[in-house]
Amino acid sequence: MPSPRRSVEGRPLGVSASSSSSSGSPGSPAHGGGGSSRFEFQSLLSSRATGVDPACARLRASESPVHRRSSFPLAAAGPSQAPPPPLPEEDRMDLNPSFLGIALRSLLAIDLWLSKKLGVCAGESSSWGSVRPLMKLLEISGHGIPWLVGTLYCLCRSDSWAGREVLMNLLFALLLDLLLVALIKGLVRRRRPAHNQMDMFVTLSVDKYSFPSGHATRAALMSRFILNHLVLAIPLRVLVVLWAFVLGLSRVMLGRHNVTDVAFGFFLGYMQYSIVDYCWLSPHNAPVLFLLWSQQ
Ligand SMILES: CC(C)=CCC/C(C)=C/COP(=O)(O)O
Repeated sequence: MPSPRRSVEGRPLGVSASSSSSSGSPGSPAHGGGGSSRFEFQSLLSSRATGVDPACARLRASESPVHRRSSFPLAAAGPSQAPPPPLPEEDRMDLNPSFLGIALRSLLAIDLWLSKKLGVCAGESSSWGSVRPLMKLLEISGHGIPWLVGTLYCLCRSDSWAGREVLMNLLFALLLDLLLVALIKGLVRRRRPAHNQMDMFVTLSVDKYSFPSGHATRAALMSRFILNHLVLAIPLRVLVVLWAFVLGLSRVMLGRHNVTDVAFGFFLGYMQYSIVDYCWLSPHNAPVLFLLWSQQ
């Protein structure tokens, strides 16, 4: 007989508790595995009838929402009144999915469904496969390398202190973005969508992960930076915003990302600009940096 703890931890409680019942095999969809309170009630009764270890039944009952309200006579009449040992958090979530848990799972399901639907350029044979080369061009426009190389080049050519200051901060923004995105990708480790073809231009090792989209963070960060530091005519300002939006959308259309990767990427990029603006480097607060650069 499996130990009570193992039988509870090893799989969703509803499945383990009813393995002695006759309605379907353990783990079958018929068992649900969802751990509803009605199911718990039945499983406790059947454990009594079939002589399942009472300690095991107590453990299950202790997790029942009915038992927690102290109104379940069978659980109260167990051989020992000692409080059962606490169960791992993940089991409790299985039995009592919180509103937040349900909302998150629903959001995730919608995200996956929508991302798959929007991934119309994911392959050459996809419905919008002919637009794929254009999307890949957009991809390069938001890649880190052209932005870094361009900024360094302009920094070398700049002959004014004001220009150097803006470019130095642009460089700081790009590096901060690379660092934060790599850090979050490495922590979250969300796989790219299954329909993605990994044929991207120069990637880092963390780029096998998709959350958040580095292109989306860069799009939001760069467009905010440009709009705040370059004097541009209105049509050009609209174009910058449009570029950022289409770049984000193209990530999902190419099948590189799910919608939430891009949405969070936009949010993160927006916030990154606020950090850059807050820590704005100038000859006053970072004289060493500017002196070093002027000696190049
Ligand atoms: C190699 C350098 C300097 C940057 C990598 C840029 C890159 C490939 C980011 C991944 O973007 P997504 O997360 O949007 O796919």
